Amino acid sequence: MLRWLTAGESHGQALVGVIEGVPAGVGITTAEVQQALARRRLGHGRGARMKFEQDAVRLLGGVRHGRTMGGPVAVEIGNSEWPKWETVMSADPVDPAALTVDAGTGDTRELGRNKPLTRPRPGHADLVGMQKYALSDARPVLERASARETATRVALGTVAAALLEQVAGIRLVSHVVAVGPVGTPEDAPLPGPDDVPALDEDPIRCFHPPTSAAMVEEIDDCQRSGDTVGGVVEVLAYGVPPGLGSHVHGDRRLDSRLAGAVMGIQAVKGVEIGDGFRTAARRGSRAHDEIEHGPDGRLRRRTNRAGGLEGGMTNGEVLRVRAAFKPISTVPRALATVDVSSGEAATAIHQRSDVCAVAPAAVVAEAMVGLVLAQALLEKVGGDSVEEAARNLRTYLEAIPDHQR
Ligand SMILES: Cc1cc2nc3c(=O)[nH]c(=O)nc-3n(C[C@H](O)[C@H](O)[C@H](O)COP(=O)(O)O)c2cc1C
Ligand SMILES: C=C(O[C@@H]1CC(C(=O)O)=C[C@@H](OP(=O)(O)O)[C@H]1O)C(=O)O
Repeated sequence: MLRWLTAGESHGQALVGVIEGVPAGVGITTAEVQQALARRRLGHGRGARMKFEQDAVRLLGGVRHGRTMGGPVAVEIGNSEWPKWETVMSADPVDPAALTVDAGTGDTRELGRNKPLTRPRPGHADLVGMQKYALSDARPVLERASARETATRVALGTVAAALLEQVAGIRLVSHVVAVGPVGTPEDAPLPGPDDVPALDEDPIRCFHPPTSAAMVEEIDDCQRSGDTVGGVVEVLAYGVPPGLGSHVHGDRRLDSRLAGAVMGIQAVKGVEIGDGFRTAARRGSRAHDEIEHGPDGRLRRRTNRAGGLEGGMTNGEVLRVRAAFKPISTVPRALATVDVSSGEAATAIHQRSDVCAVAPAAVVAEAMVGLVLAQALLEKVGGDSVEEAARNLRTYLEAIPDHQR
């Protein structure tokens, strides 16, 4: 079974990801991973850290001469800011005196790196993490809870996306459909599989420009008023064969697996498949996708309200998954909290933060959908090499009787 894990802290030396169960022969390069990570850094409203920190990618194992070898693929993403954090994040015990010394970076004291963090930030894992893990400092909690970790998911998602395309011709694309209250109209055209924003384009600006302008204004307005904003993203998968996932058990339904994986992204508070919550407001006659013969004589759905999933299985239509992201928790107009070391009322620490991270969140959601789809594809077709998996897929599809196609 395709499985994956990540490790590492937001201000640690590096993040590491491992994906296992990848067939041999998937073409993947460091440059492609780097490109996906560059997409995750884009978007109007990202904070200062995105401007100065680099993602330093190394494929540590599982890939030789640009092809996977069948073993686990390991990726390292070095944090270029590590030298500034080395003492604070040292794996080995340090002399407490060293922690009070300003390392000469100027901003060390200002960032509060050396002091225990005792003012838990509302909307973060800080307070409950301290309670659960018996900590008097929120640092160990926030280091792992941080969405910095999503860089690793995007790196692993690049391997999944390459596998999907090379085995089955599946293409993924994601876009921002709402920033706060500003949403693209229901009838706005969906981006096609080639509509991946270039690295010099702001992803918020390039889909449905009339709405994007209002989205940018909403972000600017939040920034001016010391506030933050969330939004909704959509992931589309083109070319998905029918029959990935299963109806037989709740935990094998592809919709439940996709929802779990996407909900597992920091700040996601809702997931929709297809028209999702909007379907609940419709009558049945306007909620489902009627089946007909298309001009090529093949079966097709008249509409795709279900978002490509029926009975927990892909049905051959475009897969559509949406995720709602809450506003960034670290609000510059500082939120009230309590200093748990003194019991005094306090305000939550804020040094720097994203105002809006919906554009990178779309790239992260795309990675999670890719990982789950790749897992389901391999479950359906098996195969230890790209050729074998592709051959198995062809055999399966060719065996579907003509009158069911
Ligand atoms: C791409 C991305 C970037 C994020 N950047 C920030 C940020 O700069 N500041 C912040 O407070 N939260 C940020 N978050 C959200 C927090 O990580 C998240 O809200 C927090 O860990 C608590 O988890 P929860 O919202 O899932 O409950 C970001 C989330 C994502 C997906
Ligand atoms: C570093 C990334 O995102 C970070 C996610 C994040 C959080 O609390 O989730 C908080 C910010 O980091 P810091 O607190 O160090 O300013 C973001 O910059 C990244 O996406 O690569």
